[in-house]
This record gives sequence, C-alpha cells and structure tokens, in this order.
Amino acid sequence: MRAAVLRKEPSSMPAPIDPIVEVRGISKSYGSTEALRGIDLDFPRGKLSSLLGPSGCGKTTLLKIIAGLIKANAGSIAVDGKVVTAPGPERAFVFQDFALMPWATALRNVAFGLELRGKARAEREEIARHYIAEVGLAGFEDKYPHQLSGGMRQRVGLARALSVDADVLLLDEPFSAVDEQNRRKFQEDLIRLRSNQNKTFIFVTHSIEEAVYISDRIVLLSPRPGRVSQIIEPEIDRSGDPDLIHRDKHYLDTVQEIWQGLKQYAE
Ligand SMILES: Nc1ncnc2c1ncn2[C@@H]1O[C@H](COP(=O)(O)OP(=O)(O)OP(=O)(O)O)[C@@H](O)[C@H]1O
Repeated sequence: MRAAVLRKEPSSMPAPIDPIVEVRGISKSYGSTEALRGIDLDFPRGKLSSLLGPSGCGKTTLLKIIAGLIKANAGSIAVDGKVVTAPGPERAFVFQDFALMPWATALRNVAFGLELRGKARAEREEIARHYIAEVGLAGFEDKYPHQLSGGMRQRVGLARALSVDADVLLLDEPFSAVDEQNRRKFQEDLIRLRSNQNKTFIFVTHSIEEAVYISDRIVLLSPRPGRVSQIIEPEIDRSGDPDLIHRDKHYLDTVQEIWQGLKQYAE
C-alpha cells in the first residue's frame, strides 16, 4: 500500500522563499509585560504558516501587528516589499469570535467588506454568494448569525475574508469555538481553499496536531518574552485520505517532536 503521507526528499539546497510578509525586529510590550522580543520572520507566498506556542507567548499579538491592528514598539512589517503600519486591503483578519453583525444576514455579513470598499450591491452580492458556496454554506445566505451553528458562523467569517480578495488571510484561532467534528471538517476545507485560492494564510493555533495537519510551515514561539524558537516544515502530502494522514508515522512523529520542544512550557 502506498503511504498516505510522504516526506519529500531533502534537496541539496533549501528552496528559496518568496516572502509576501516580512517581519523584522518586532518587539512589543504591554506596560511591564514584554510580549514579543526581536521577531524576524518571513512568510512564504501562497503557503499556510502557523504560529504555534503555549498560551501567552504572543501569537495573537504578532498576528495583530501584522494586520496593523496594534502597533509594535520596535521593528517593521512589510507586505509585498512595502512597509505597512495600519490595516490595508491586501490583508484580511478572521477574528476568533468571527465578529459577525447579528442584525445582518449571512449574505450581508459576507458582502460587508465589499460594501465598505464601495462595490455596487449587485456585484458585491454576486461575489458574496460565490464565497458562501466556496465555504459550503450555499442555501444559508438569508439566515442570521443566531440561526447558524458555531461552525457555520465561522464559515461566514472566512467567506467574508475571502470575498475582499486580500492576498494574505490572518486567522486567529478560528477553530477554537467549534466542536471537534466541525474543527476536523473545517481543517480539510482550509487545506482545499489554500490549494485552490492562491492566497497566503497565517494561522494562530495552540493545537500541535492542527498545526502539523494543515501547515506548510510552523513557527514555534517560546514564551515570556515571545521569541521564535524553531521553524518546522512538516512536508505532508495532503492529497490522500485525511484519516490516513492522522495515523501516518511521519505526521505522528512530527507531532511528537514538537511536543517534546513545547512540554517544558506546560503548566
Ligand atoms: N491588551 C493587553 N494588555 C496587557 N497585556 C496583554 C494584552 N494583550 C496581551 N497581553 C499579554 O501579552 C502576552 C501575549 O499575549 P497574546 O494574547 O499575544 O498571547 P497568545 O500566545 O496569543 O495567547 P493565547 O494562546 O492564550 O491566546 C500575554 O502575557 C498577555 O497576557
């Protein structure tokens, strides 16, 4: 039987990275709490990178600095070679609680980013319908958030981020509020979206299994203050049966290797 997960042959030269997001010397303190110190990172274009580490290591802080939602005390962020200091159309942020407008339908919520950008109603609704279908919610366009399950609300949040056509999607633990079945299903959807949408995903999680399952690249952060401790490229062939991947030796070994590095921080 062919293995479901393949470790690619190591090449003699590391593949050059085409970074879309460049993080240089980022430090951030909240009062006397030093959240991040001297972070240097490149996020490759068209890939899914995860920020992984124990609670409080600064994952969300780094993601929000990349988004331009909070300011660093030192350092810079460049997107496509241009230094950014505020939110911009090339980056879309998916919040942990999805941040939906409760009084608006799924369609209006998804179209909202386009509404803010001044797109005409017919056009923005056509785009919104397309992405609602992309995330598996066709038929739910006219439902309000309270009529949708947590998993569905999360899909609305993702469809909204996809519809504004940003090159970089920043996702802050988007699976934390949903049950395990939906989480698994959504991880598979994200892998599919990442291969057919040509976007760069930067994803915050504290689940080692999740990071190994979905990521091209995992940035491990160590806490107090947050620093880059390791970068891991799981090199998993995800074209096979997802259930087999979860049982594959290389997948399990990678999970174990990361756990060995992180367990010292477990409380
Ligand atoms: N607004 C804030 N004011 C003060 N301290 C903060 C603030 N936001 C974060 N911190 C502190 O900065 C550190 C990093 O927080 P951050 O939320 O970025 O970590 P995290 O790795 O995302 O954590 P978690 O996995 O628990 O979400 C923590 O010690 C946290 O308590």
